[in-house]
Amino acid sequence: MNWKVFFRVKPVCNMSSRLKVLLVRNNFPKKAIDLLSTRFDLEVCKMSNINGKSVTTQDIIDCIPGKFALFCFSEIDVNEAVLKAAGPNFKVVGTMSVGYNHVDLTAMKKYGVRLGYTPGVLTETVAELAVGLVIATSRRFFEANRELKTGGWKEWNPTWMCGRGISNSVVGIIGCGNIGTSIAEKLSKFKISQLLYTSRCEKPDVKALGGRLVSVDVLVKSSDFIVVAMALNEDTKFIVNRDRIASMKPNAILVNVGRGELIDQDALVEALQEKRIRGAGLDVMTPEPLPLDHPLMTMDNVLLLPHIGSSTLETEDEMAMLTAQNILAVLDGKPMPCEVIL
Ligand SMILES: O=C(O)C(=O)CO
Repeated sequence: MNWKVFFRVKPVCNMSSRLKVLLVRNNFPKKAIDLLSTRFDLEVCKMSNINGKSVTTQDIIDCIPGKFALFCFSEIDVNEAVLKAAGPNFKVVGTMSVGYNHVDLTAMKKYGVRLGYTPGVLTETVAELAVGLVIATSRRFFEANRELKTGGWKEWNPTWMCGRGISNSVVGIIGCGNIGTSIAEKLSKFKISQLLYTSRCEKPDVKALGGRLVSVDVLVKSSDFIVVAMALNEDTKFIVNRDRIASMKPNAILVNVGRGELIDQDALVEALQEKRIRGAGLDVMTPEPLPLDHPLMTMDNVLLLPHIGSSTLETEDEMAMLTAQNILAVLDGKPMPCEVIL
């Protein structure tokens, strides 16, 4: 626990007339908390289950009445019940994330609550992780590391721990927003044979790299590396569905840095178990955290990371600052630096 941050946050019983912000954790980066506390009283949401992974929706409902803002992140479900409990003083949700699929946009609109988010500042960090997953999965870093540490490394062997290179391969990026474009830029430096991407419209930056805009069906069928980097919404849920997984090349590697629900995970598990595709590198999955007895946990051809796409100290600081600035902008009646227009 970050006690410095914890003690700076004012207690619930503070009687000042300043507006209040509810924080869903007690260890958001210090600079952002300092900035917010110049203008607000801050309260950390109480957790009913201290062994739980995070605050629950009920914890938020219990603590949110009378607050002006909620400072949260992508695991926190901001639904109609939360907005209803908040009451008329509640004006803004600041999510420390680029994704906002955890927020009920219809209810936000109904209650007149604005939504700030943090695009841009995490683009490079998530793109770097995606490239890392591509390399680590295809070259079997984690399997090889485990073998080394458990005595499996007996001698150099020409066929042992062979992976697959990226050069001369077809790379497909599903979703070419900022993050997808940055992944395309990075992977295009690997002397690949083709760069394919999907997007609502042609992306000049990706076209300039030699990228070809194709349908999702064509991309999944043709790519050796498929990287999913899109936002989750009603239109994109299960975009990598059972049929599309079935159409992938036997040597395909699927990487996901978007959201778990973009992929039909049960169909992916089957394809991996039956070795119908080569492997998967997942920073996001369903559910999160993944239960320890989930079949994905035991597969050698799967590399799992605990949703750390944006997890560098610099990026988390910037995301927290931007979240604080979004909330402050609403207090000052100004446009937010990054607002989701509802
Ligand atoms: O910002 C987000 O939406 C994330 O998931 C960070 O990895």
